[in-house]
Amino acid sequence: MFQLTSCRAVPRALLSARSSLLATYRHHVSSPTLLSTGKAVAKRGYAEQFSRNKPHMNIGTIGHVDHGKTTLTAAITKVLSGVGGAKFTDYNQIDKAPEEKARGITINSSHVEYETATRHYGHIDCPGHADYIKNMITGAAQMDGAIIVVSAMDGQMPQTREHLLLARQVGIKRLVVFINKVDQISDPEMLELVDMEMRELLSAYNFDGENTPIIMGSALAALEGRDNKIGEEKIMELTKACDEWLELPIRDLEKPFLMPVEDVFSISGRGTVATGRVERGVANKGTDVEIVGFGAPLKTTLTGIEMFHKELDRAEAGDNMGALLRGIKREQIRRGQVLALPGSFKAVKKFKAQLYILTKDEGGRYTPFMANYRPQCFIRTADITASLTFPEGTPDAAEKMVMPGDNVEMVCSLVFDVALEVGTRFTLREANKTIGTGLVTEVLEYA
Ligand SMILES: Nc1nc2c(ncn2[C@@H]2O[C@H](COP(=O)(O)OP(=O)(O)OP(=O)(O)O)[C@@H](O)[C@H]2O)c(=O)[nH]1
Ligand SMILES: [Mg+2]
Repeated sequence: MFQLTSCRAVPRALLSARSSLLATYRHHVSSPTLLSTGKAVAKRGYAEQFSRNKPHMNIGTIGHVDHGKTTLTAAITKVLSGVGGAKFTDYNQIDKAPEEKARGITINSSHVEYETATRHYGHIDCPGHADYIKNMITGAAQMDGAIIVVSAMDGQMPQTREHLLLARQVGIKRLVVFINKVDQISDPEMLELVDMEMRELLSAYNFDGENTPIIMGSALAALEGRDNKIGEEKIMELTKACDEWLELPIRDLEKPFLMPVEDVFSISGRGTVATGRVERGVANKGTDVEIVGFGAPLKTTLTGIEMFHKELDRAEAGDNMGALLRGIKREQIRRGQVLALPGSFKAVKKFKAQLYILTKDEGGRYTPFMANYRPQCFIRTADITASLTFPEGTPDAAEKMVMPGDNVEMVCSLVFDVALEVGTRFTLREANKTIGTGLVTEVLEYA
């Protein structure tokens, strides 16, 4: 198993939970093998062979704080462990940082894995608290589908809506809804209301509100092994709905290799490991790759690849991988950069984008903004300040205002260069709230 000695500079939100990041990593890449299938072959003392006998898909739990995402995550592993599809990961093993325990909330997103009869899932449990949206975005950016958890007691809340918007933005096409805590509700009409409101909300964010499966149950009952009708049975229904409704993404295996870096770790005696989901292409052990973004590209070689504690010779689109990089120091790579086939992907400083600015009812700004407004731009796993101006030739650009609710084309200048291309989607945030979404339409300046 990898021995972790130190870790990269972490976002401010995580500083107080540094140890948990290490724990998250251990969980993500080096937790004990969960697969019941495949021959466990210990190789060079740090990993086992990864088995690809079922299609792999990345999903996770999103939704408002306290609605039961972590409880549900633990419950899924518990119920599936009963049928040989998972290793039970208890609540305290997911929210294990001291600060998470003390406050009873999730701060870091955590990775677990399980399998159903037909699929292998990587599952990311995201934080719901508004202060940790950054971690939620990074988690959701790796998902192909998601489970949105909503408490039957509270119904939809601000982060139910914001997470739906962000899920849409990072390219998640389908969701399954889990209406949780039904053990606390005696009035069936109340449940119907939550169901109806969720369908409306899904449609409002361009998901298929009519056909999306909605499962009503109690994650806590399932976790505690009581009230099977609202507990275990509902978890089985939920995983079945995931199998049937969440579509396996078409993987871009033909395109050049690209992996946005989510986290970086230093492994004693081995070197630096970057983790993230392979967005496209394939990389074999020994392949040359380039680290792109935040400065001049750096060439290196993939000397090791692993996924959920198992070693692979090859990583492909959709895989959540740990990449061991030759000769790279921990300080030379960071979240927000990408690993790419050398020469295939460039970093950009300035681009044109089509923006949609959220209204205040959608959780956005109350007031308009003008040229030279500087929000934070979330592109893949990067979080970077951008300055927004109007395209050249815009009449009265100095006085022009952008109102909440506007669709507008603007020029974005980034304070650091980031790997992106025409068609890349991103999110604009300011002072802890999402204020807009964007799509890159033209690259104006490479780094
Ligand atoms: N009664 C009841 N309580 C539940 C149920 N599921 C979760 N809870 C409780 O709700 C509280 C919050 O649960 P978590 O799983 O931590 O919620 P979360 O969505 O992960 O919260 P964040 O990650 O901080 O956003 C805990 O006290 C749980 O025990 C349920 O089905 N019924
Ligand atoms: Mg949680």
